[in-house]
Amino acid sequence: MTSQTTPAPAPEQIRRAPKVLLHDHLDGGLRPGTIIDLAREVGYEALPETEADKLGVWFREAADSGSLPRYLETFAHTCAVMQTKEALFRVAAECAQDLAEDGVVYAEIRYAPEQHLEKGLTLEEVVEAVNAGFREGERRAKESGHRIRVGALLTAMRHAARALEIAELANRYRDFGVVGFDIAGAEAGFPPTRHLDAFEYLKRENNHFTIHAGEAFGLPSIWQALQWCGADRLGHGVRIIDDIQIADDGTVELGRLASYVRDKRIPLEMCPTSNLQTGAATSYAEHPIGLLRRLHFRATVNTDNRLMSGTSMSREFEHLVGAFGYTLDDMQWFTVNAMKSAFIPFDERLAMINDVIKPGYAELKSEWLFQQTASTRGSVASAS
Ligand SMILES: O=c1[nH]cnc2c1ncn2[C@@H]1O[C@H](CO)[C@@H](O)[C@H]1O
Ligand SMILES: [Zn+2]
Repeated sequence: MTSQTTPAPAPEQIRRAPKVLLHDHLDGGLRPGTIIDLAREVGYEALPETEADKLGVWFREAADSGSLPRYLETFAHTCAVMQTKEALFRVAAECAQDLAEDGVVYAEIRYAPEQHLEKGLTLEEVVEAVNAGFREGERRAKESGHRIRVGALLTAMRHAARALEIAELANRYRDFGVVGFDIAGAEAGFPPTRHLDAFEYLKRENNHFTIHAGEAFGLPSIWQALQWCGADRLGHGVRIIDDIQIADDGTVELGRLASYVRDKRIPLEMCPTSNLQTGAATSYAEHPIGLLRRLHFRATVNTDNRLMSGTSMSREFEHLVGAFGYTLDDMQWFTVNAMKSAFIPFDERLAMINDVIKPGYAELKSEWLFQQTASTRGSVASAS
């Protein structure tokens, strides 16, 4: 294709483009103003700032530590205000609304139910409040002219010991708003094999799961997640580049694990801004997503934590467009990759690709044809 048919998309086109989000934490995406409201309602007094703008900046800066464990400390404040049904409902509804307004048409949002029990909620009450919030957010989005579908992923914390219980919970709610399972939290020192019983259970149930791996720890973590635990997708997975050698003449050689990941089309849930903050990557331009896209890995673009990273799906794409010169075709490629990798049934994924994503990009890609340019605007006389 010529560059004329696929010019660099403008920020406003990026926002309108249909996007698919597979890796976003519910407790990492609250509106700062909502945190302040909820803190007031529940009497939480430990917030570092009491003005929304300043609180947003505080989260971004505190998360900019270069270390995953320190990045994760900021979640104490968001989890603290997400301990009632009402709070969970509100946060989930706003999450769906915010994503829809940003042009996200399908999202899988994760959270750890075990982190929302401090005020006496049961695990089931947590899941049901969040699900109800997502349905409300979908409804509000529709009212304002957007379409979004949201599924939940239930996360177990890798330093804790409740993975099997949470996996069973995910399985119980699998036809009721929950589409899969995940483990998250500090990676170094907490290998995914600690939770083998949970993964084996889910496999026996024919259920789906992703594992945060290859973010703060390297290839052994990815290898375990895939070959011992049987993960369907990798959360981040950026360190897979440690198994890719590039010679001086540009020849690329994949090691056994990187080959496996590419050959088996293992989806990589990549989150560029989050990786810069935790030190998993050094700059957008050097982010492994550039190489992995060139090598046709099943790479996807994600936000991880919109609050801590001050980001959105559109902003992640803007950064990538700036760093790699991506076009709408590249955006479509990432989006179709993500939709193919979602945990909902195949026929629904296919319909989203064919009936929502491709027509959405076709519409955007055709816009240049109708731009008023000097050559089509006026008569020869008026141009002189
Ligand atoms: O990038 C990440 N890597 C590992 N764990 C994370 C990341 N982002 C958030 N969480 C953890 O997942 C929990 C449930 O949503 C959050 O509370 C946070 O501790
Ligand atoms: Zn994450």
